[in-house]
Amino acid sequence: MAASILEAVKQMPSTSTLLTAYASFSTTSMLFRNVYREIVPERLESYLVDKFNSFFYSPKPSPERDTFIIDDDWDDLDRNDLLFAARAYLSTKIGPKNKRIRVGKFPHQKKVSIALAEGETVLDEFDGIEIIWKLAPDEEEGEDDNNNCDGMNYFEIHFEKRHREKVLEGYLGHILDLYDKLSHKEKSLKLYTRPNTSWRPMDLRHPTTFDTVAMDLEMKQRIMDDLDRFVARKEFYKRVGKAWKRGYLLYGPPGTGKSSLVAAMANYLNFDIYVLELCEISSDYDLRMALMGIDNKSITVVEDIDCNSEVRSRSKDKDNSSDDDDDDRRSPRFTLSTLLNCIDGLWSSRAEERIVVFTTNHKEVLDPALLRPGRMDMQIHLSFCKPQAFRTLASNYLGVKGEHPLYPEIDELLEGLEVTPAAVAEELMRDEDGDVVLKQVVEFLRAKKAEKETRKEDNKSDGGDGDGSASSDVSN
Ligand SMILES: Nc1ncnc2c1ncn2[C@@H]1O[C@H](COP(=O)(O)OP(=O)(O)OP(=O)(O)O)[C@@H](O)[C@H]1O
Repeated sequence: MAASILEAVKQMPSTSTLLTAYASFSTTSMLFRNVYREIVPERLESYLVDKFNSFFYSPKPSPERDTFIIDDDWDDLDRNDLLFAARAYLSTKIGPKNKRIRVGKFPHQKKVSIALAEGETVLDEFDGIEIIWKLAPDEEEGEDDNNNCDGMNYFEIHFEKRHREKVLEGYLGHILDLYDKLSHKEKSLKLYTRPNTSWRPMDLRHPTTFDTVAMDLEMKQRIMDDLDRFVARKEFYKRVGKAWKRGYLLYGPPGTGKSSLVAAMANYLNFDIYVLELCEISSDYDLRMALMGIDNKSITVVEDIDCNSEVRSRSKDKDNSSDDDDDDRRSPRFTLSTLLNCIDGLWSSRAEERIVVFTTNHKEVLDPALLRPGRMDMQIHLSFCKPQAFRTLASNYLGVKGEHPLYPEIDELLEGLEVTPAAVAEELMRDEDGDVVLKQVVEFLRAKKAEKETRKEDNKSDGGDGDGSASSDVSN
């Protein structure tokens, strides 16, 4: 064993041999380094190092991105549903990263609502696609009162270009579907007015229903049946190639319930109401824009049509166009034929479930063209308060059901008078005790009867024919 160790030690190189080998290796490597520096300049070296690094380590180049813009600027005719859907959708996506958030509490809501504030971004994911949303401020806001999207912002969506189809078809469709479901679930009826060139909604909380509207019961039933038939006839309208719309004329003195009936119809069908103020319409073009901005499943109300001289008679159309002074420029500039043609024509291709209601206190002054079937499918007369209507009002206001000992006298008085439901409703609100109020109603009606008789006498002595029953005093 000792001998083998001695043998191994003998075979190891000596220290001087090792030092000589090291000296020769360092000299050679210095020589190589100098030659390398001569051949490869420093800039070339750093270029090669960069290339090497980027090949093995650097991230892939960032992919090309596309941007969709959702705004309300590019079509004057209709509102952009996607804008509303995006707003609702993003309010559910706001997270801790969003530092600026809009908050608000609106009358129809129980809780505080939140919405994205200008400049904020939201990161979303759909089917493995990363989508970045940004709410951008509307630069034109406030500059132009007539701007349709005044007060509106617009959204930008950024995503990888290769996903464009999926975002367009799948993602945006998904957002619209969600919005549709949400709005059906939470639908509160809206009343639209048009203070400038765009429709503005507010919540419609008119309590009148067909149960509470006071009118002839048979007529009430006919209207409900007509509405039911109308909404159920989609296929019929399609088959015969007619616009799915229906026109109603409500006529009668002020305070007989024309507006109340419109509210009852809206509540019955769950349709929004659009109030078209003809005096606010400045031209044919403006009228077209207004009508095209009305959504399906809606009731368009043109109130007091007799007060709008421009639509009262076709024969006046020409006269109006010749009076071109400054004042005239401020009054409605469209003609009756435009109004009728717009409703008939414009809606025929795109309208579904549209109801148009004209109201008037003076049916007799309306142009017959407006009244023909097809334009006014149903004419409804709202009249003075008669016994049947009185029972509905007494039940609404006092909770009096069935008969009451004072009803025979009240019935008799009402039959001989022209008192509006509005005037009766005023009386019914004077107290909560039914018996007390009904006694007061009897007094009120007796006074009206006495007034009427006095007027009759006066007329007789003045040489009149004695019929003063329809005076405004009596009807209001
Ligand atoms: N037929 C009715 N049924 C129930 N309430 C009625 C009726 N008519 C009038 N009223 C009461 O009178 C108020 C005024 O009625 P409404 O505005 O509906 O009448 P109108 O015929 O539209 O009047 P105007 O022609 O002046 O617009 C209503 O808010 C309601 O309280």
